[in-house]
Amino acid sequence: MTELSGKVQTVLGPIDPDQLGRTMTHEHLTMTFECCYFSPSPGGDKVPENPFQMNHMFWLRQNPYGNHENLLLQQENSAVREELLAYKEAGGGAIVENTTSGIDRDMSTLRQMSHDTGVHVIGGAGFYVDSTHTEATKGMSVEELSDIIVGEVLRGADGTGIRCGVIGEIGTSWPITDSEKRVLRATAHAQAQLGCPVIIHPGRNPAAPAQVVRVLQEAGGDIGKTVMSHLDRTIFDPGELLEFAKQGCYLEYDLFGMELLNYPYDLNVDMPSDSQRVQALVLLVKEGYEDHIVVAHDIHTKNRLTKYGGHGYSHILKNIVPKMLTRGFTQSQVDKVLIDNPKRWLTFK
Ligand SMILES: CC(=O)NCCS(=O)(=O)O
Repeated sequence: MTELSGKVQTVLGPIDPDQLGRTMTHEHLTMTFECCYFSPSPGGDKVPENPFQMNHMFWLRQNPYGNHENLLLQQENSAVREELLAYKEAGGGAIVENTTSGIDRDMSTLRQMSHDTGVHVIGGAGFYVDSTHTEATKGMSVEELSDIIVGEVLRGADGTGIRCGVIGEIGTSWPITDSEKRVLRATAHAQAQLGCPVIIHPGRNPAAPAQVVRVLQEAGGDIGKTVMSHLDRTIFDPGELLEFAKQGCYLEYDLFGMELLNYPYDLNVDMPSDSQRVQALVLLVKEGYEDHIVVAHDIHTKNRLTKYGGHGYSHILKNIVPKMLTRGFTQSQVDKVLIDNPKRWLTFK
């Protein structure tokens, strides 16, 4: 227990959880995804020199990781600020900003954006995937890593004094590397000390989420206060999904708005459409998991901003919620997904 007990910690300071309102649990407002550049397949269309034009928008949607400039979300602060105002207008209250060390976390910009727009922003502590770990990070013990994470929550991140309200997204690959295992154990130790929420980026394999849970559990983590992200590109078989759901963590569908034919990081993956994402949520509700679902768009490339013809941060509120209602969700179940579940997860014990 800390002085944060019963509170949610935003970049503007601790707040009463009831102030959050509708919350996207996995977004990025400013970051770089350069670590994950992926050359477009040679057989495809010729790579456009400047894809940020109307006639190239479809190419960019299909190849979001095949253009360096598209990965520099941090160049779009003023567009993102406008998007946040639109999100508020659409009924949004809060956003969990999952940018951790390795992908250019910028706490000062997050604080400024929250101050300018009135949207509550919760910043993320910890480390992204192994390929972004520095040599120094790779050389640290679990205790040293845990001290850094605890410091980012209690004293502030990157020398700004602005405090994180969640640990994550903690990046893991498939298979999980040694350095990532140490970060996971450090995350569990920090969570046990702070009673805080944790959010995980699993590797791209259906077995990855359960393996992460095992590592966290063995190190004393609180799985009931942990979100497993990106399930929409990780577990496809309904039986496997329900088996994983038994672990008791929050189940996050967070790539809403992202519809592409070939998922470059694993060509065996058929990225679901938004309609298929809603079908997965319907299944989870039917099986009794309505208290464990959270959703988001995980915007991490420029082309997904409305400025570039993308769906923006309000897509779920404007388009997915009506779809959920036509597919059998009650309003109270929608409110659980958007308000109650994020609030319970984000409140420090
Ligand atoms: C920022 C981030 O990690 N997004 C997830 C991209 S992925 O392709 O679903 O792994």
